[in-house]
Amino acid sequence: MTPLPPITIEAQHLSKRYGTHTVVQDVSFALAAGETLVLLGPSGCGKTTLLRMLNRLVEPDAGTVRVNGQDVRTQAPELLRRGMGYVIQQVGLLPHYTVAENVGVVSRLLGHDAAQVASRTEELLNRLHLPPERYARQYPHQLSGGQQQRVGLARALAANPPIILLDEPFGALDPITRASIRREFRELEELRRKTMVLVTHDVQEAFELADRIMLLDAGIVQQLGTPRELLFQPANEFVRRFFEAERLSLQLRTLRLADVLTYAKSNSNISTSTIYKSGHNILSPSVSIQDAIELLSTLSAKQTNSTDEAIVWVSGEQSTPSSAAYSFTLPQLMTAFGRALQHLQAA
Ligand SMILES: Nc1ncnc2c1ncn2[C@@H]1O[C@H](COP(=O)(O)OP(=O)(O)OP(=O)(O)O)[C@@H](O)[C@H]1O
Repeated sequence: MTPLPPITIEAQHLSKRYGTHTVVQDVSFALAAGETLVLLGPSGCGKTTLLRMLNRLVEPDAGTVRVNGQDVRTQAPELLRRGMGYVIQQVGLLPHYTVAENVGVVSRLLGHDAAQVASRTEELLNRLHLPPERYARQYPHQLSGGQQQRVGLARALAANPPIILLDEPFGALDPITRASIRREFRELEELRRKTMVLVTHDVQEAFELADRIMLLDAGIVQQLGTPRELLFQPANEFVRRFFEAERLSLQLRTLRLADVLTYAKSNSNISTSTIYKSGHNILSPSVSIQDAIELLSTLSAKQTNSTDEAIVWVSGEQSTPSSAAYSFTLPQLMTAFGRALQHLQAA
C-alpha cells in the first residue's frame, strides 16, 4: 500500500467575528500534501477571511491552524509566509519594477544569490509563456491583464513555496482569457506537487481545479468533498440548489469515460495494434465526457467516410489487452452518459 501523503494544512474549529457579525463559523479541514482545496460560495460568505487565516493575514477569534504540524501562532508571520505563496486578484505588481524584478522580488528579499534569482526568473517566465527575451524588461503597464496575472503567479512561485494560496486569481480577466489561463494553470508542471487553497465564486472554475471543494454559506461549511460528491451526493438543499443552474455542464465535466464504459460497446475481438493504428482517436478512461464529446464532434464535423475516425477507443496502457477496448460514436456516447447519470441519480 502506498503511504498516505502527510497532512500539510490542518484547520480546527476556526471562527472569526467582525463586531456582531460572525463571518467564519467553526470551520475545520485537513489538507494533504499536493492537494488542491477550492473555497467556494456566494459573495460575502467568508472565503477570503478563511484563506487569510491560513497565512495569518487575519487572526482567528477561535480555533487553530497547523502547517506541517506546527501551530501557525508559534511562527513569525514573515517566516510562515515564505513557505506560502499568495496570489490575489489585484495582482499587486510593483509598477516601477520590470517583470523580472517583480518576479524576483521575494527571492531577493530572502537574500538569494543574484545569479540564482535570475535563472529561476528566466525559467518561470518561460514556463508561464512569457519569453524572457521579450518580457523580462517590460513594465506591468505594458502587459495585458492575463500576462500580468501570469507574472503574479510567477512571483508567487519564485521562491518555490510548497503551499500556494490563491484568492480569485483569475477574477479580473474576461471569460475567454480566464478559461485559457485556467487551462494553462492546470497543466503547469510547476504546480503539480503544490498544496493549494484557492478561493473562487465561479462554479466551473471550482470543478475544473479542485481535488476537493468546500462550499460555504454565511461562514458555515455546507459540504466538504470531491466535486463528484457535491454534485451527486449533496449534503443539503443549499448544496443541491447551488449547482442547479449549471448541473448538466458540471456532470459532463465530472464524469469520465471510465464511468460510462459499462454502457458502451465492448470490442473484445479487436487487436491492440489495430486500435493503436487509429492514433489520435484513442482516449484514456480518465478523459471527461465533455472532452470526449468535443473530440467526437470535431471528428464528425470532418465528415470523412472512415469509420475509424468516428470511433473513440478507450484503453489504458499500451500493453492493455484488447478486451479493454471500447468504442463510441457520438450518439452512443450520449446514450451511455444518460444511462450512467440515471444510475448515479438513482443511487
Ligand atoms: N476587516 C473587516 N472588517 C469588517 N468586516 C469584514 C472585514 N473583512 C471582511 N468583512 C466582512 O466579512 C464578510 C466575509 O467577507 P469575505 O471577504 O471573507 O467574503 P468572501 O466570501 O471572500 O466574499 P467575495 O466573494 O465577495 O470576495 C463580509 O460580510 C465582509 O463585509
